[in-house]
Amino acid sequence: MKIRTKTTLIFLTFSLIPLVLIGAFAYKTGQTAIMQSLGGSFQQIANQTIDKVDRSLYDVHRNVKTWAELELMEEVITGDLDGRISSFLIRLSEEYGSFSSIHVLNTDGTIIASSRPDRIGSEFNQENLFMKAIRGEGAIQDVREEDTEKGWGVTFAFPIRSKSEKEKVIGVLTGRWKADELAKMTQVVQGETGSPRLLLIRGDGLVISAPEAEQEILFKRNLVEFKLQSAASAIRKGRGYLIENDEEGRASLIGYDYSKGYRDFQGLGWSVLVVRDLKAAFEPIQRLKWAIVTVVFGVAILVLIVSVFVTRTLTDPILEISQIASRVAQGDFEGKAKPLSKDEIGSFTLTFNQMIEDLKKQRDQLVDKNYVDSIIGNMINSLIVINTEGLIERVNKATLDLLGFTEEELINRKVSRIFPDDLLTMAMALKSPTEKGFLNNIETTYFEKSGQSIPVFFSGSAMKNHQGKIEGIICVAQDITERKKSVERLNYLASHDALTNLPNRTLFYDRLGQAISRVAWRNRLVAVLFLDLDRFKVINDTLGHAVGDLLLQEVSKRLGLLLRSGDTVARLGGDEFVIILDDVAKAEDVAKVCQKILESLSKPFLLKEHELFITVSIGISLFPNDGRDAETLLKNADTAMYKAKEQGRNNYQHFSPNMNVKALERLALETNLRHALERNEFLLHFQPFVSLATGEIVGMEALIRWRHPDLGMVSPAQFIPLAEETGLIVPISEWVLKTACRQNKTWQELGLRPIRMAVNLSARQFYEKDFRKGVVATLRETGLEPHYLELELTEGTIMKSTDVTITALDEFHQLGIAISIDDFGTGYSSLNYLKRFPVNKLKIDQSFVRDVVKDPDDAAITNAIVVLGHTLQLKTIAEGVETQEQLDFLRSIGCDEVQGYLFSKPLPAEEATKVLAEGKRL
Ligand SMILES: Nc1nc2c(ncn2[C@@H]2O[C@@H]3COP(=O)(O)O[C@H]4[C@@H](O)[C@H](n5cnc6c(=O)[nH]c(N)nc65)O[C@@H]4COP(=O)(O)O[C@H]3[C@H]2O)c(=O)[nH]1
Repeated sequence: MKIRTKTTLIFLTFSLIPLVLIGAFAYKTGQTAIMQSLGGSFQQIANQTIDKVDRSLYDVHRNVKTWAELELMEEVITGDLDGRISSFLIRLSEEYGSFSSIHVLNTDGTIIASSRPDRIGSEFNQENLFMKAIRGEGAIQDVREEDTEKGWGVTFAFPIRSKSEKEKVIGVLTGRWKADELAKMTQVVQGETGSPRLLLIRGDGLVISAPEAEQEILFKRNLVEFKLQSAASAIRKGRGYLIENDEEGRASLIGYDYSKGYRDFQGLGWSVLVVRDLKAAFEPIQRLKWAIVTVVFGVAILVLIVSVFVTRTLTDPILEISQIASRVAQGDFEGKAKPLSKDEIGSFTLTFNQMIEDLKKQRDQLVDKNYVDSIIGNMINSLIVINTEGLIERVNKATLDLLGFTEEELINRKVSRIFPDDLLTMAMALKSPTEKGFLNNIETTYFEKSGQSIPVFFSGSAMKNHQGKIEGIICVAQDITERKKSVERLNYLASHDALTNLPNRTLFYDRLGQAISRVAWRNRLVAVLFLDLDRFKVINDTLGHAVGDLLLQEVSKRLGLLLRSGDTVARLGGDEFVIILDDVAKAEDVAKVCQKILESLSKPFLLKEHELFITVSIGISLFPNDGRDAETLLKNADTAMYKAKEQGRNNYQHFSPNMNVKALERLALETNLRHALERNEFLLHFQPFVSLATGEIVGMEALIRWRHPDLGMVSPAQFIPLAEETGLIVPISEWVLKTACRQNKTWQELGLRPIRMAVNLSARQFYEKDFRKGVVATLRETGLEPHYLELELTEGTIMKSTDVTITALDEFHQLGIAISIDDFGTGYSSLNYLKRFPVNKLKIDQSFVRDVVKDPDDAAITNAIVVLGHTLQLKTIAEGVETQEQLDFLRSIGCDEVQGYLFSKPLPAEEATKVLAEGKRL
């Protein structure tokens, strides 16, 4: 239960209980007082009333007695007043009014005179009364009904005595007093007591007088019948008052008194009851009750208001403090209680606020400590705290991981286990107030447990307490082993070739510069050898880059083994290597090295499952003769290498100044080639090829020609490699394809017998993204049907990327375009692929055809290609057929087609047209 409710209840209880008790006591006392007062007053009314009745009855009794003692009554008896007495009695009864009859009886009991003449002569029927009176006593008959006397009444009887005969009873006088008179006597005395009912009760309990409203009960009902049992028995004992429930269950207050008589009148034993409905009687006390209830209720409300106010004043701060306390329990330290008063609660509030403030500070410190602990614990860097004596006070996990110690092995030990001497000196110097107090990112080393040193970046800082006194040194170290390795690796990569691990161009220049400076004043030579692998491109294209890379690595190894330690082998990129021969005495020495290189590299290379043979072309330049700086020496060695290539490869050439002229020519050629297309300097020649079965021309091969205004006719053998190198081959080839297709269509439109047009494709063109689309578009544009087009690809191109090749060839095949493999036999065809490729023709390279008659090897190869072609259901064509012998041989081995000067050289378009029109045959 809340304090507020509890306090309110206590207030209410302790203020209301006495109040209710006092109220109840007051009510009870009031009730008793009222009852006593009312009861007393009722009893008094009863007393007064019964006195009144007694006096009245006494008066009647005295009157009747007086009348009996009148002298004239003797005369009545004697008969002297016979006629007049009755009228006297009538007058009496009328005068007093309250008598229903007055009789004079003789000693026999016969009525001799009466106020009621009708009764004269009749017997008096109240014998007991008569007998008493005749015996000389005054007698009273209690109220009763007498038929002869017309209703209810009280009868008095007194003896009539003779005056002369010594009081001898000579008759009786009776007077009957009417019961109606009783009602007059029981009229209520109105007053403070309200209007109680007055009941006059005969000694046996019969009601003989009652209020007017209750007349019907008169002489009929008994107290017992009213269930006024208590009253019935009480009246026999005397006077008093009591409370009783009547027949209808109503409680009544009853005051009562009994008849005691008056003077010589003995009374009839009647009682008077003063009856009042208790509710009505207690009406004042009811008012008192409501007054008390109202007061109690009012006081209760007042107490409630006061108690609520008081408890609120007391409990509100407590409630607020309790709410803030529960928030504090949940970790919220932001609330503060308002001090509402300057009493004890106010000072308690202030103390409570102070307490929260303190708790918050402690919590924050705890959080900070945990935070710091968790940071230190999770730090990647090593953290060591040492005291001013150089003993280790604290280490984090990163330190233990880095150095391999356990915490126990370090705590309270000297930091010199970890720090080298110079670092220890520097670290301990931090505690000196004259120093700046920190060290930042110093590259140094730590010792690990095994004694091995680890490179680190070290930062140290003096640790001060609140008073600013230095208590220790915080040492943070970052392991830079990996970083150092990376830097070394980067430096290495910056100066080396990643594939072969040989020095790269940068390091080459560096070394060459050093070599030059070493020999500059000693009359010695430095040689630069520029090596280019012959036909490396073919190997790379044919067997893939992986094999190409392996070859380059193997070449590097072999070159490394050949050279002295002071010499340098570097790779400039691709298949280009350079060698610096340091400190050479004479040019011949260089030639010897070159010879060794040629020999070494001519030995077969076993790479994966391939056995490869390569040759190399070497260009040589010498310091100081061929250049005095690294760039010139390299350039000239390069030029000399080109010369070696021109010389048929697999040889070495010394640089000579006129070589530079050639190099310049090559550069000029490239520039011209770039403009050739737009200047319309290209044209096509067409060389027919014929079927050996029919002797008819079955197709023409389109061969490009470049007619340069100054250089004249430039051979494709000269500019096609250059065009491939520069990428110009793509637009040039597009032009060739379009021109060739258009020419073939023109021949068809001229009505010549349709033949196929063979077009050479370069590898680069074949792998162009939109090449296939381009071919289809060209056919559509020129209107040539696809089966009149034949594409010639070299063996290397086809084998280069077999997946791409199969897809492309399939597409061409489906379109109906024929595919022939050019220069077949010079490359590395895989029979497996050959079987899967949709190829139509193998073109036997002219190098085999040339000596086919003389050289049995060439004859065997040519024969093998024809057999292979037929096995794979491919056509075979021999190119470069110049002699009848060659032709005969080819026919003998079943070659399908031939092409060569024997039948026709490549012809300009008009001549080719003529040849076709003439229907030239073999
Ligand atoms: N000694 C001798 N030679 C003969 C004989 N019959 C033909 N030739 C020559 O042999 C070469 C055959 O062409 P290739 O092997 O495809 O070799 C071609 C081909 O690879 C390339 N080429 C020519 N035109 C094109 C072209 O339009 N596109 C591409 N990509 N390459 C072309 O240039 C190479 C050289 O072409 P050309 O100088 O026209 O030289 C042609 C041709 O004139 C003969 O009986 N004896």
